[in-house]
Amino acid sequence: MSKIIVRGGRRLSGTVRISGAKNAVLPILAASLLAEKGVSVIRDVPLLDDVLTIRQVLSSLGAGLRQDGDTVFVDASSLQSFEPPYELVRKMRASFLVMGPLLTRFGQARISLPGGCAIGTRPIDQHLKGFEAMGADIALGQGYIEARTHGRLKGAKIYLDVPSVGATQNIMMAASLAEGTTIIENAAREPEIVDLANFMNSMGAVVRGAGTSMIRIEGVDMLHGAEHTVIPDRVEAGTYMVAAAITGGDVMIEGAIADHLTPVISKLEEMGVDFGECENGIRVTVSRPLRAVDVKTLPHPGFPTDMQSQIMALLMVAEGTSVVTETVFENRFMHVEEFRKLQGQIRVEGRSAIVTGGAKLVGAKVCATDLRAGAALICAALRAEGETEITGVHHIDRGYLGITEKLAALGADIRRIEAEAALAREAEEAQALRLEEAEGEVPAEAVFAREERARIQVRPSWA
Ligand SMILES: CC(=O)N[C@H]1[C@@H](OP(=O)(O)OP(=O)(O)OC[C@H]2O[C@@H](n3ccc(=O)[nH]c3=O)[C@H](O)[C@@H]2O)O[C@H](CO)[C@@H](O)[C@@H]1O
Ligand SMILES: C=C(OP(=O)(O)O)C(=O)O
Repeated sequence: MSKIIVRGGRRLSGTVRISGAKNAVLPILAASLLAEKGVSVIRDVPLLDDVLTIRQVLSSLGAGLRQDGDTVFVDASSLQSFEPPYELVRKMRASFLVMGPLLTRFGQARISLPGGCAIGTRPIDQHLKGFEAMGADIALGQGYIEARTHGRLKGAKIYLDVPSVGATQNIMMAASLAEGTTIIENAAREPEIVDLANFMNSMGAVVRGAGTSMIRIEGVDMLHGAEHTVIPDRVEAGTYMVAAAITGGDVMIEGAIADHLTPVISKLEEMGVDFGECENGIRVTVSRPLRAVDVKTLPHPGFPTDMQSQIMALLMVAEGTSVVTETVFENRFMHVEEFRKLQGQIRVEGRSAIVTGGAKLVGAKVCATDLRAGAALICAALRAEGETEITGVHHIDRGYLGITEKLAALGADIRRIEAEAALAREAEEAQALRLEEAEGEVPAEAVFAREERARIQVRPSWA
C-alpha cells in the first residue's frame, strides 16, 4: 500500500502546470467510439489511473489504441464487443459513458452497474430515462444493464430531474447518431460538457447549446475521427490554488482558465486570497489573514462538489466559523473524520459541516477516503506541523498527475513511498517501538497494534 508523506510548514512558490482534465478526457475517449471512420487524435491526455481504465475499456471492445506522450490515438472503425468487462466498469463510474455510443452505433450494449468513489448512492436513472425516451429497451438484472434498440434511436425531448453531468454526456452521445432532433432540458452546464460537444462537433455531430441548460442535438448518419485538445483540469487547478493559499504561498497556476473557476476563485477571494490573471495562467498570492466563508456546493456554475473538501481544509485555518453545505452528493464528508485527526475543528450536522477556524493543524496518520478527500488531506498536511502520512493513495492516483512531484517542485516537503518501501517503513517503526518497549517506554499493546496494522495493510495490495 503506497503512502504519501508530507512534512508541513513550507511556503509554496513557483509555477505549476495544469494537466488535461480527467472529467473531460473520460467522456471524450468514450465519444471516440462513435467514429465509424478515421482515427481520433486526443491531445493533452493525462496518464491517470482513470484514463488507463477507460483506455482498457475501449480496447476490450475492440478499438485500436496508441499513445504517444500525452496524445492518444483511437481507431473505433471496427469493434467486436458491446460488453466492457465487469472488472473495469466496477473500478470507475465513467466507464458507463460507453453505453450511449455503443447503443446508438450498434443498437446494443450490456454494462454492469458502475463503481467509483463512495461519495453517495449515485443512481443512473437519468441516463436510462434518456435512452428509453429515444426508444431503447432497457433490462436490469444480476447487476447488469442491457439495452437494445429497434433500428436507430429516435430523437426525443428529455427533461433531466437533476442536471446530471454523466447523463447529459451519455444522452448527447446517444442522440448524435439518432434519427431526428433531441432536446435535453435541465442539462448540466459544466465546462466538460462544452469540451465534449466541441469534440463531437469536430467529428461531424451537430450539438448546439452546450454550456446552457438546453442542449439540442440533430442526429446525423455517420461520425468520423477528429483531433481535439482536452481543456485544463479546473479541479486540479483549484486544488493547487488551495495548496498555495494554505501555505501563504505565491504560485502561478499555468494553463488554468479563470472562466472555468469563477465559483472557486470568488470564494477564495472572499476569504482574502489574491488572484492575478496572466496570459498563461492565474497567479495566487496571500498577503493577509484568511477569513471564514460559507460554502454551498451546487451544479455548475455553483461551487463544485469536487472542490468541497479542499476548501474545507483551508477553512480549518481561516479566522472564524464557516458552514460548508454539500447538496450534490449525500455522503461526501468522509474527510471530516480524517481532518479531525489533524486537529481540525469540524462537526457535521446533516448536510452541513460547521468548521471552527483558527486550528493549529498537527501531522498524523490519515487515510484518503476518496479522490478529492485525498487531495484535501495533502493540502492540510502542507500546513500541519510535523509529519502526515497519507494512505489510500490509489484514490489520489485516479485524478492527480504527478501530485507529489508538482508540489515538491513548488517547495513542499513531500514524498511518496511505494508499497514495498511503505511496508519496510512500517516494519522499521514496529522494531523501533519494540526497542522502546524493551526500555519500558511504550506499552506492549502499541507495538502489537502497529504490527497488526502493518500485517493488515499488506494483504490487499499484494493480492
Ligand atoms: C467523471 C466525471 O465527470 N465525474 C464528475 C461528474 O460525476 P457524475 O456525472 O457521476 O455526477 P452527476 O452530475 O451525474 O451527479 C450529480 C447528482 O445527480 C444524481 N444523479 C445522477 C445521475 C442519475 O441518473 N441520477 C441521479 O440522481 C447523483 O446521485 C448526484 O447526486 O459530476 C460530478 C458532479 O459535478 C462530479 O463530482 C464528478 O467528478
Ligand atoms: C467524484 C469524482 O470522480 P468520479 O465521478 O469519476 O467518481 C471526482 O473527480 O471528484
